[in-house]
Amino acid sequence: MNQEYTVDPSRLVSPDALPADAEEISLRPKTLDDYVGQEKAKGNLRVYLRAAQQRGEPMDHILLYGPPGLGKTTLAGIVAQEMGVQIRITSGPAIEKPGDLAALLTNLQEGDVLFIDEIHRLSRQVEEVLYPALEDYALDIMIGKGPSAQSIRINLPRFTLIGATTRAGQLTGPLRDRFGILLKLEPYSPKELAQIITRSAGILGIPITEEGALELARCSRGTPRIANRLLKRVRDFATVQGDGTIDEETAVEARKWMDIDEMGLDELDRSLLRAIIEMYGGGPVGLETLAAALGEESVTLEDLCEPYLMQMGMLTRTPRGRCVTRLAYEHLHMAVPRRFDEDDGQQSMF
Ligand SMILES: Nc1ncnc2c1ncn2[C@@H]1O[C@H](COP(=O)(O)OP(=O)(O)OP(=O)(O)O)[C@@H](O)[C@H]1O
Ligand SMILES: [Mg+2]
Repeated sequence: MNQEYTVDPSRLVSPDALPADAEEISLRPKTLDDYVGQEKAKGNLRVYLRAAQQRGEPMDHILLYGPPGLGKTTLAGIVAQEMGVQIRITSGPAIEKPGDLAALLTNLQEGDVLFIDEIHRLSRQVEEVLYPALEDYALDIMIGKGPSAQSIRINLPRFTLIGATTRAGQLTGPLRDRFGILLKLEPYSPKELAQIITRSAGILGIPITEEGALELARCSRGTPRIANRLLKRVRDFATVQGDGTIDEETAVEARKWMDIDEMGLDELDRSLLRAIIEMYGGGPVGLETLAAALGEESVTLEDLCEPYLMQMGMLTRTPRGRCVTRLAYEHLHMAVPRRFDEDDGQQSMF
């Protein structure tokens, strides 16, 4: 049996961009004031932006890191907009050869922003071309081969590199060191997500109540991309089932219809927790064993389910495998084993 794609590729609660998210471009805030939340990153950016503008210089290079769907691409666009410069968008895997990067760099105008998404996926050779570009705004190009080969230096316009990555740990040290500004994006609170949902609803012309927005916000996994996606799905539901307005009741009904619970877990998340509880006594169980039991790829569970379950405190990773916490039992309305009482809800030491 071919099990390459057992997970629905359009999984609603996936933080990654799906084809159906094409509309999200129109929902992207264009200014820092419209960008909800991330107060720390925004506060820092405001200072750096003003300083660069006062000096009449381009911004220092910026590294944005954090889980998918939190607004890295959006923020890069805002920096360019606030600096009044153009943005060129590319990604690590798209830059295959050093020549590809050279072409991009030589086509920039003074002050422009070059945005490289998934920057941890740049190849070694490409990275080496990037170093002098970042430090000295220069390209070193080798001409000819053998003993007559010589290196010539081409000056580049001063530009700002904005790199984005979901895996800051995979970035090489030398590359990370060349960013003057490191900004970490954090999951959003339900209140912030409700604000994002209300703003998006306004743009899309969807009537929504405050309670309706908050209900959707609570099951959006801290992620604006998921919030916007749920909003659009629930709009369809509200149109067909009600008068088109998303109030709390419609939101709850729609979420149940989509098989998403009040904390944003879907059937896959719940079956993972249930399997650990019912088949392995709450854990520890190795990831591979668990994946085989569920008929899923282990990377699927690791990338799509575990981060959020751990963030919610329902799952822990131990050297011996995955364990569920007391909260997981409670959330699934399952009897909490005695051992959780002894140490007052702490995961016991195995
Ligand atoms: N702070 C925010 N305020 C309002 N909307 C936001 C915010 N952050 C993100 N969004 C919305 O969420 C959607 C996804 O954002 P974006 O594409 O910037 O995420 P990303 O971090 O680049 O994701 P990926 O890692 O998948 O590239 C956008 O459509 C945007 O409208
Ligand atoms: Mg992005």
